[in-house]
Amino acid sequence: MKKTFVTKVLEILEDKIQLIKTSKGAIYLVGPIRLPVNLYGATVVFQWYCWLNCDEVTEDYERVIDKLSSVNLAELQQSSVLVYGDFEYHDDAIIRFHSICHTGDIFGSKRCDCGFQLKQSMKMITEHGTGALFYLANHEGRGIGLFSKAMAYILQENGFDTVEANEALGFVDDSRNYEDAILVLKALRKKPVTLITNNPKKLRALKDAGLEVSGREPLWGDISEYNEKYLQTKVNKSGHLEEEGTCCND
Ligand SMILES: Nc1nc2c(ncn2[C@@H]2O[C@H](COP(=O)(O)OP(=O)(O)OP(=O)(O)O)[C@@H](O)[C@H]2O)c(=O)[nH]1
Repeated sequence: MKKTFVTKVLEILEDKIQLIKTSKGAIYLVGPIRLPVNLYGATVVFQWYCWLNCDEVTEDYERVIDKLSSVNLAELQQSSVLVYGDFEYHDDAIIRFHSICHTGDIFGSKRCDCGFQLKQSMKMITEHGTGALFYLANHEGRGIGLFSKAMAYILQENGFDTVEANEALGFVDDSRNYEDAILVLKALRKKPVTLITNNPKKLRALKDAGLEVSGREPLWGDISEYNEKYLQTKVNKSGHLEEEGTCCND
């Protein structure tokens, strides 16, 4: 009886799991999963995929499923991607690599532009017709983690800028790594992509990984008294590309 149930679960799931080999082991990519999303009051249907990094490389997915309940995945972060339209085959697709921002994306904090960029990039992707939003959950605080970001915010309230605060806590300004997301992107699409970003380092990461990038779409907005200094520091110190009249021009 139990065996039959296990077989059924496996049968349902195994066609939805993809193994992607990495230099450290494997990524297990699960999806697509139909995800209706409320985007500015309209319901938009994305195809959602989530991935998990493991040391073990196996195509025995029963083993992978068996292990899930004994590892506390809720304590760790898993990244995911929202896909829209004919992402695999359409000639022209627009993507965003969005680094998690607990304060901006979830709470709507105005200290940064992250929440705005998240929603706006989803809108840009759906308006474009084909694209994907990669939500990179191991990137909090440009790679320092949420707890350290909280400390960095306190330093910023005491005169440090966003780069100085990271460095004062012993981090580099930006330690994000895009390798896993790039591997997932390659598994989902072989054709060129346009990247939504103001950050040339993201463009460089894609190009260095051999991806064809056909263009870049800038994304500035939601500028206010609360995030103006933060955005200006990105331009002045982190190399973000400022478009005429879009960021923090006086
Ligand atoms: N350490 C630190 N991280 C911050 C601060 N404000 C926002 N962040 C983080 O900065 C990252 C911003 O991510 P993105 O918006 O994807 O990246 P970006 O480098 O701004 O590039 P684009 O938005 O693509 O132009 C997120 O991980 C946020 O959590 C801050 O003051 N300090």
